[in-house]
Amino acid sequence: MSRAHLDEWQRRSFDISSGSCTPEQTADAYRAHVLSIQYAWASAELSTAGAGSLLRTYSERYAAVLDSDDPRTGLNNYAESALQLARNQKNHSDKWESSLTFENVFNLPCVQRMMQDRPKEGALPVDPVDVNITVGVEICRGGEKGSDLSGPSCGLKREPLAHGPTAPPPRAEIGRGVSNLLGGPAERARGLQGAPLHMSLAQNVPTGTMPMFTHNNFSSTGNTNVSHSSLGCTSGSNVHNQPVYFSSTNPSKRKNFYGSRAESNRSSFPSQGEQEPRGRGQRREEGVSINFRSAREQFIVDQQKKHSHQGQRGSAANVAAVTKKSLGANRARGASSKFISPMPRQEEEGSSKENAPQDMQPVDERLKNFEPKIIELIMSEIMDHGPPVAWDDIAGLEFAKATIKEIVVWPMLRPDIFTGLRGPPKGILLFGPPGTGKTLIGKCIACQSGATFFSISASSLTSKWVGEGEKMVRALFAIARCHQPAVIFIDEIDSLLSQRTDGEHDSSRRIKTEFLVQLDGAATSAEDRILVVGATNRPQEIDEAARRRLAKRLYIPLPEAEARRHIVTNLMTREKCQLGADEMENVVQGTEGFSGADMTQLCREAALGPIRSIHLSDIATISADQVRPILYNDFQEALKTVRPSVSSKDLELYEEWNKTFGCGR
Ligand SMILES: Nc1ncnc2c1ncn2[C@@H]1O[C@H](COP(=O)(O)OP(=O)(O)OP(=O)(O)O)[C@@H](O)[C@H]1O
Ligand SMILES: [Mg+2]
Repeated sequence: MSRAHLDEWQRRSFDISSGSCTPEQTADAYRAHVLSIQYAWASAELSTAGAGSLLRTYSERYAAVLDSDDPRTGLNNYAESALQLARNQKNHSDKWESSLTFENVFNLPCVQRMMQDRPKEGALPVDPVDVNITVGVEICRGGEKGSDLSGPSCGLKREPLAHGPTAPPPRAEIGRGVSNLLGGPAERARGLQGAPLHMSLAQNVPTGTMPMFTHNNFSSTGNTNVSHSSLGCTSGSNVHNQPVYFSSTNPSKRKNFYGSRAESNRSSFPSQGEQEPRGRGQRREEGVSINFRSAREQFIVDQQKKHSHQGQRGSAANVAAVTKKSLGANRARGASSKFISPMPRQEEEGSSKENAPQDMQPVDERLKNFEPKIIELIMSEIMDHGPPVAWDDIAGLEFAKATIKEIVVWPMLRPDIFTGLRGPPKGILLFGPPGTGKTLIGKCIACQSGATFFSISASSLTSKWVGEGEKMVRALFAIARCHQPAVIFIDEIDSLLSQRTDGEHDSSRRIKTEFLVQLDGAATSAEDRILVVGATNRPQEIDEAARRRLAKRLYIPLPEAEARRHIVTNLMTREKCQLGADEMENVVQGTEGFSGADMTQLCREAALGPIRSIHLSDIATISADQVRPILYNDFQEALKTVRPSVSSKDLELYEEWNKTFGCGR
């Protein structure tokens, strides 16, 4: 080995032999030894034979430290858990025998009581809860101890004791089976004594109606891990209808059990409802036996009481249903089973529904097919609640304003005149350069038309859920129909109704198609007063089908000189401004090619002039009255920074499109 490794080896060996190492350190040192050996062998510093021999030696020493249960020298890594396991296993030993025999079973107080009760009609043989058997304590000498039948499969005999009590079988079976067995001295004398319990049961009780042994009614001090499968009893029936623990994994047997139990409920339990009051819960109340009752038992008892009025149906079904329900198991499972919504059922939510606010319920029969959440979304988000805008706030655009009034306002005033050919178009398209007041017109329609106004954008109709977008469109038009007269304003309509291409996403294509269908009025009648107003500054991108449906295409151009003056005057009336007529004229002439939005921006910039002229040290203290008015000079300064946003080239495109498709003069 290399020198460095040898030094390490020596150091570790010294540590180990010094006796000062803890078991952990010793184990680590040995493991490092093993690694060093492997490393040396891999580096051809050790022969295979030498490495093998060393590995064996140090692996053994390492393992010895790990496995030793001496706390001074070993880690006892595995021994503890192994011993634990071994300890738990002891009840599985073949030598273990139950101290409970048939003799001492009959000596049990509960069995005695049951035997005394037996002559009484309808009495239950035994209340399982009242049985209190202590396993592992010799009650009296076991008659069948060592019996060959209780050999390795003695769980058959022990199972009822270890896992719990006998929940009494149906009375029909009791008569032939357990009660006879336990209650009749003759039967006992006939050689049942000493015979394993399961043997007798098997002889007397028909298959599928074996009494079921459940574990929750016995107290057991022994740790009996005997599996249910060793019981040999694959199904059971339970007068108390407690939850049944199946010992069989065979589904067909379970099925048989269900079948037989259902059958026995119908045929063998005509008076089960009468028996019920004598059941466990009742007895407890009488104070006959107060034992520990688990929460589950208490629940079942409570449910039995609750459903006692349904005695005719038999509490078996009730409790089974209740128990299953509490576990969520009353639903049919599997791919083919019907999905049951976790929402409360109609009858359960009846009272809360009465208290529900009126607006949560569909207001119109026509909306009943739409989900309330979509309706709510459209009502709350799409309906516009912006600040009021008057027609006069819109500068210029006289032709567009007149046309809109003609289409929107008058037909609403005189719907009787605007019928037939005079009927208003179903769609208007406002197109033009950006910032010319298209959206402003939309807001004005919202305020002035008196119609219900819906303002939507493409984003409000897109959804991650497939089909949700179309549903929204349908719902939108349906709601609009319910709130006539209605205006649906679609700002930036090009993003929603752009030309359909092959590469586009399927969902947006479907939304578009749905929109076109709705726009066409296929779903609306001629009398419906729904107007769709679209606004765009990219009219050339609009789908030709949509273009046709938006029959009135109005060009919203850049404001002319008069309109620009109007905008400046309008905005300056709210400010302290000293602008002479000539100065105003200069401003108007100097803003050729400005859009309405540019004009607004210019005014804002000019309005900052007086503030900028204030000395920085005074800005915190100066009063509003002391701020000087806006002057022509401020406009001149502002004109240096504010530029028109629409290029003349773009303008030509709009003019061209207007000539081709526009409806203006
Ligand atoms: N004709 C106008 N009269 C008064 N103000 C206007 C006018 N046009 C534009 N404005 C002003 O410009 C602002 C922007 O206008 P608006 O949003 O209506 O433009 P737009 O045509 O919708 O632009 P875009 O095509 O970019 O959406 C308005 O808030 C308003 O202050
Ligand atoms: Mg706009």
